[in-house]
Order: sequence, then C-alpha cells, then structure tokens
Amino acid sequence: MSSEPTNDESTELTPEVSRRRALGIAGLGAAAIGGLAYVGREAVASADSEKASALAAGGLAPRGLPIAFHGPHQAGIATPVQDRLHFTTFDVKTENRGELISLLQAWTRAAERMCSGLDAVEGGAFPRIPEYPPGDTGEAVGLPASRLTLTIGFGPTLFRKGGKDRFGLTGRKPEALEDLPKFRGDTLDPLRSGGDIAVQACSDDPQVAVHAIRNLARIGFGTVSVRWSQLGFGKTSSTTPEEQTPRNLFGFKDGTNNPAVDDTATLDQHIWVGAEDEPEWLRGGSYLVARRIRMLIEIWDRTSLVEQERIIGRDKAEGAPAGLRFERDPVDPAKQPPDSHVLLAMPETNDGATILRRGYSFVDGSDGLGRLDAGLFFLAYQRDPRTGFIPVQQKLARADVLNEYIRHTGSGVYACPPGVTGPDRWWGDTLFA
Ligand SMILES: C=CC1=C(C)c2cc3[nH]c(cc4nc(cc5[nH]c(cc1n2)c(C)c5CCC(=O)O)C(CCC(=O)O)=C4C)c(C)c3C=C
Ligand SMILES: [Fe+2]
Repeated sequence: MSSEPTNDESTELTPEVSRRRALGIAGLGAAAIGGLAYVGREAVASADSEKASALAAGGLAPRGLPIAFHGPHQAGIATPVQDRLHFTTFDVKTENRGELISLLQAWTRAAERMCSGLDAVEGGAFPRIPEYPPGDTGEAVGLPASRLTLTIGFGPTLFRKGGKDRFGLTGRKPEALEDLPKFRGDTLDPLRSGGDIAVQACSDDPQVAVHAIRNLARIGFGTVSVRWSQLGFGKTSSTTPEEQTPRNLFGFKDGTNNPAVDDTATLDQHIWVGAEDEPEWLRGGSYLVARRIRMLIEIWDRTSLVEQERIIGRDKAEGAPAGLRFERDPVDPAKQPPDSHVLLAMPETNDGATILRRGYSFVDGSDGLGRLDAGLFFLAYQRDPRTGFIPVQQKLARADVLNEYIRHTGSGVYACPPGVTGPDRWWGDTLFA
C-alpha cells in the first residue's frame, strides 16, 4: 500500500494531515512524471495545500486538496459532499471477461491519478510523440484536484442480461441487486435509466468532474459506451453538519438529517455492506440508488409559504422541524402534519430505514412548454435497498403531498464494491477473484 492517507482519514483534516497528503501527492507525481502537464497539475495541487491547511485549521474540509482515493470504502460516499456532479452510466459492449477486467484495471489507475490532480494516463495531454493522440483530453491542465472523487457501481445487467450470463458473474450477483420495483406515479425514461456500470464523479469544479468522466469514457472506447449522463450543481445534501446546510430548488434546506461522515456507528449499521452480509465480495461496499426527479418549480412557486412548509414538515427560513425552533432540533412526529415529507421519510416511521443522501440540483434547459426542466438528481447509499430506499419510496409514492410537485423520470440501482486499498488493487477485483 502507498504511504498516502486513505479516505477513512480524510474526514479529520488537520493541517498536519493536509501536509502529509500534499507530500504523498508530490511523491506520486514525481514517480509518474513523463510530461509537462504533470508538473502543471502537480504544482497547482501543492500550492493549494497551503490554502487547504489554513481552511482545515478553521475546521472546514479543505477545498482544492485531493480526497484520498485509496481506503477500505470508496471515496464519494461517506466523504464530504463537493459542489458539482457528473454521473454517468455505461453499457459494456464486449462479451469478453478479460477485456472487461482490463478496462476496470485501466480505469482504476486513471482514477487514482485524476483524484490526485494528475492527468488520466502517463504521457498526459502533451505526449512526447506529437503524432499520437494525447492520452489525456487536456481540459483539466492547470486545475487542482478540487476534491474529485470517482465512485463506481455495478448494475444488475452486468451480471445477467436478457437471460444471458455475460461474464460468468451470474452466481456472484447480490440478491439485493434487483431492478427497483415500479413505484406509483413513476414516469421513467428508459434512456435515463439502468446501465451496466455507473460512475459518480463529484468535485468542487465542474470541469474537473466532466474531465474525469470524459477520460474514463475515452479509455473505455470500444469496450463500453455511455448509456446516460447527468450533470448536477448545488449539492442538496451534506455529510458534514458543521457546514451550512445547502438548499434545494424548492428553497428548503436539504440534508439536515443525513448521516455524517464521522458517524461510524450509523454508517456501519445502515450504509456499508457488513462483515456478515452476502455476497462476500461486496463487504465494505454499499448500494447506490439514483433517481432523476423533475421538480415542477413553476407550480411550487405559486404555492403559499405556509403550504410549502406544511408539505415539507420544516420551516423554510431556519429549517426547523414543524412546531420547533432550530434546524437541529430533533423532529417530533407528534408535531408533524400527518402527510409531511419529513414524517413519511424519517427512520423513526420506517422501521429504522436510514439512507445516506448525496443528491444534486439540475437544470437541463427547458421542456418546450415554457417550463424549466429542473429538479433534484437524488443519489442515496445504503447497506441494502430492500430495507433502505425501496420501503421509504413505496410509502412516499403512496402518501407524500410532495408528489404533486415532482416526477421521477430516471432510475438506477448499483452495487458499489469496497474501496481500492492499494496500487496493486483495482475497482471490482473482489468480484472477479
Ligand atoms: C425515498 C427517499 C427520498 C426521496 C425520493 C426524497 C425526495 C425529495 N426530498 C426533498 C426534500 C427534502 N427531504 C428532506 C428530508 C428527507 N428526505 C428523505 C428521503 C427522500 N427524499 C429522508 C430520509 C429525509 C430525512 C427525514 C428525517 O430523518 O428527518 C428534507 C428536510 C431536510 C432534511 O432532513 O434533509 C427536505 C427539504 C425533495 C425536494 C425531494 C424530491 C425532489
Ligand atoms: Fe426528501
């Protein structure tokens, strides 16, 4: 294993840790130097560590600095939520298991590099032989790592598609990894659903997130093709309660009652696939549910403030639960309107079902009918979707008044393997072992 810190440590960001991490980056860069572009990105990353140290001293997760790629769990789940998202799913085009494995290995090496603020591959954007196409597309040259995380997940169709065992993986499919049931009111677009492999790229710089996905797609050319993709801005959930809670496009604070990165007891009980869970290859991993949810903001904007607050179950200014004063006051079910979103979704009314939300707002232009195609790209991690997202959404789909203002238009479920623990390991190696 490398001497880099793992992403398990990345939540405790002291100036000392920041310095250690900066040294780790410098070491990796020096070993990999083969083109000018490395020097450029590396230098920016190191300079940024100064700024990061100052921020860390103030107790905030440093921006610009890398979030460690290696660790027992993948980064991008229980790590601080960045500002921007580029989520993409891929369909695997090859039928050859060896080619799929080679791709996952190449992707892992590229992901390690990009999350450290380096180009995707050695040789980078400016290869020594200019007659060759560059190995990196170049748009992130000069940009710091910007807390880039890349998180991979495998969809049910990777294991079996059209009754066919494609890569000898059918017997390895987790029982919990089934297509989500159709929920009441679903208006899903098949072109925005499913996918054999999903990659969630999060970063504080949209260009860094887009660069990462683009370069993975480029490396995968001929082996995988992009199925669907979603850009997101403005995180709608936080995993760091010491930071200001972000607001969604309905104007409400979102993510108040989300598990925090340092709440290891909750994460172990509800988010990570546990040491006794099956299948063994997924232990330390998690399940991701993605839902593209259109928000009918024009209708919402004509709804009174009182009604908006009644629907959510929290007040809009402070974010306090109904009948209470402060955002962090524990929700009192007795004071909640009987059909409020919060009352219907909270663990206490769902047999303890707890999910880690990591969603983003989106505006994908307009719909041709004078309305913005805007919404919330809902991402939620959990130990098992059968006891996490599915029962909560079944209840919300039946009773949530919020349904008058939202439409679910895209969907996917993915098994996210454990983290890559060192430079000799790769994304999904436990699945193919
Ligand atoms: C099935 C899970 C959920 C979906 C889908 C969902 C969509 C959705 N939510 C909001 C806005 C808010 N949600 C809030 C809380 C909240 N939501 C869920 C689950 C889903 N939301 C949970 C588990 C919780 C936490 C409940 C609790 O424990 O108190 C809030 C309140 C602030 C907060 O705690 O995060 C808001 C606001 C929208 C707009 C939306 C679809 C577009
Ligand atoms: Fe919600």
